[in-house]
Amino acid sequence: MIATPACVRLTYPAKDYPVLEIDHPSCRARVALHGAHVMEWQPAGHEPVLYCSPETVLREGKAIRGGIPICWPWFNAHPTDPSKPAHGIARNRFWQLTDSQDGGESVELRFELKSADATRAIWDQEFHAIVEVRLGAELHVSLSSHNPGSTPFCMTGALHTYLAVDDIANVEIAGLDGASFVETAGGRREPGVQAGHIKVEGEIDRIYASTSTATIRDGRRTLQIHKHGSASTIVWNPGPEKAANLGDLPAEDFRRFICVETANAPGAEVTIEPGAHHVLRTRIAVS
Ligand SMILES: O=P(O)(O)OC[C@H]1O[C@@H](O)[C@H](O)[C@@H](O)[C@@H]1O
Repeated sequence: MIATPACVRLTYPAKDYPVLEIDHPSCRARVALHGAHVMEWQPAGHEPVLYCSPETVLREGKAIRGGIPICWPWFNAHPTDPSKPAHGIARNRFWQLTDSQDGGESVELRFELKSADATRAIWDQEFHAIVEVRLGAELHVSLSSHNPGSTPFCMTGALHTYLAVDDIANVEIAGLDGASFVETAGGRREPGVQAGHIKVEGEIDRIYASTSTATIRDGRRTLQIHKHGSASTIVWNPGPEKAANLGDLPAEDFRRFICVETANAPGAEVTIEPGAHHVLRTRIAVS
């Protein structure tokens, strides 16, 4: 492990499971090396912005329930092989911490994951993925996907952001008015066009075609999700029945979060030519 500044402390909340705890004037946060996963982020003067389940399992191979899972190189089910892990290979393995800086106004972390025999067994591509996280008054997360191989690869993915809300019943999401979507909750595939704000009434699992900023209000604060390199926005909440079956989420906690994901979903695949790369980035601001 590389040396870290004084504001970044290495902890082990579970055996062989390192998590960085950040205690900085601008924010407090927790970031796991497993999945290069921002678990918690609380800018100074605010309540925690991300939801992380108190029942999440911290174990190699199991995705953390909450924070910002990096879903890559495919979003949700694998396009042709349902036996492959949902949401790809990035969130289920340890990444390497390759840089860590106290930038004064924020803390910067860099994680890398490269193709190896274990990844080729699931996804037979050469790749070099880099996650850069900047934690301060705002949160920036970027995923750069590089192709060091000799054949192009095609990918989807998401920065699957679990936003903490006071009560899902009071949530309104703005910024997607007029965007077309496909509602996929309960295995459906219903197309629609958003009219006005989104209100969440039960399970919702929509893929919006959108490059716009989304604004989330819950009556106590406003969160903005700005994005770059992303043609899809996913809006997901499991609702009461699915939440009760998830196993790593308290049954009532579906009320405590809404996922608004900076994504490129199926239908908005990105092809990376040899030697090229793509950047997917989100910036979260609170007011
Ligand atoms: O339980 P998982 O694998 O973390 O996935 C959670 C959800 O993630 C969302 O991004 C998908 O749109 C949902 O379909 C999926 O159920």
